[in-house]
Amino acid sequence: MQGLVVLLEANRPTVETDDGKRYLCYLRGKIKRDAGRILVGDRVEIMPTDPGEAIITKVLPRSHSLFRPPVANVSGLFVIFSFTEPRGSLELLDKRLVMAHILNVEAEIVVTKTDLVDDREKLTRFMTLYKNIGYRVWATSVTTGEGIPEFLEAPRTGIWVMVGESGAGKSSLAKALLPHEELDIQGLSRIGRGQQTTRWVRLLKTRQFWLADTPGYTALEMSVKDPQLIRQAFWEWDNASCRFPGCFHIDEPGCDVLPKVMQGIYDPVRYEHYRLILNQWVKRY
Ligand SMILES: Nc1nc2c(ncn2[C@@H]2O[C@H](COP(=O)(O)OP(=O)(O)OP(=O)(O)O)[C@@H](O)[C@H]2O)c(=O)[nH]1
Ligand SMILES: [Zn+2]
Repeated sequence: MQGLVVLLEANRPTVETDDGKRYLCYLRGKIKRDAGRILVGDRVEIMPTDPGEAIITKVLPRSHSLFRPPVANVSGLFVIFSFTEPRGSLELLDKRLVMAHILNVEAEIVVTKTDLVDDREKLTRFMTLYKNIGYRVWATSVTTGEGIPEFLEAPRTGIWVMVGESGAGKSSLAKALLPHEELDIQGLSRIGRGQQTTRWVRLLKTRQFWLADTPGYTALEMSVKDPQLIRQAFWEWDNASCRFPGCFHIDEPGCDVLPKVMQGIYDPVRYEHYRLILNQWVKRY
């Protein structure tokens, strides 16, 4: 029987089988000893023992695991962005998008708190910029309900992880997406902050996808060996006719990107973040 690890508590995984039944599981000796043995998001084979209990006999090969928060088989990241109150950082937004590209998972941008936005035109310009690059961008508010049904019903499958700055509205959005779930445990993990933060991950099911609930995790900053990955993450410049195919658009002769940034054809802020990310994440730039 196969299933999905939806919760990992004190090293005892809860597995949900494809018919929706849940089993509290034990790990078999060998799996238990292997490091990184099991993650929320793993597909596993189980052998039921007692009612509601089972032994995990095998962990199926995984793809696209995140280290922090630890989640296996991730399909994509929801990058949660507060356009106002507080104004989110565009630099961190671009970093998270680049990170998704490097991890080879999808990314969608979810703007929160649209009820607080005065300048809708500015918001539209922002959304258009990222939509034109090819991202799905959602405008949502948990106060008015704007955008929530559209966001929930959009076709997507698999396991999705919310990332975003503190105060961006992640837990509020999760509550709005899953009004029937008990999400209060999150409050407990917050109280613990500063002392010993409780960190755990669980998967919550919406009609279309699994949402990873990851309180206590504030990720970021990565080191990347291959700067090409960062260049490729800015695929909006792929059509530029630079003289050299592997052009990094810094000071190469015949670069077509830099002049277009100067002319405002390419977004100068995105370009600035590209340079910054190269500098910070790849040591030799
Ligand atoms: N007006 C308005 N306020 C919102 C909305 N969504 C969230 N907020 C408020 O924004 C603040 C931060 O929201 P949270 O959901 O706690 O943000 P978070 O990203 O989970 O924050 P961390 O737990 O620190 O990572 C709270 O005071 C929320 O009430 C919204 O759609 N409209
Ligand atoms: Zn170039």
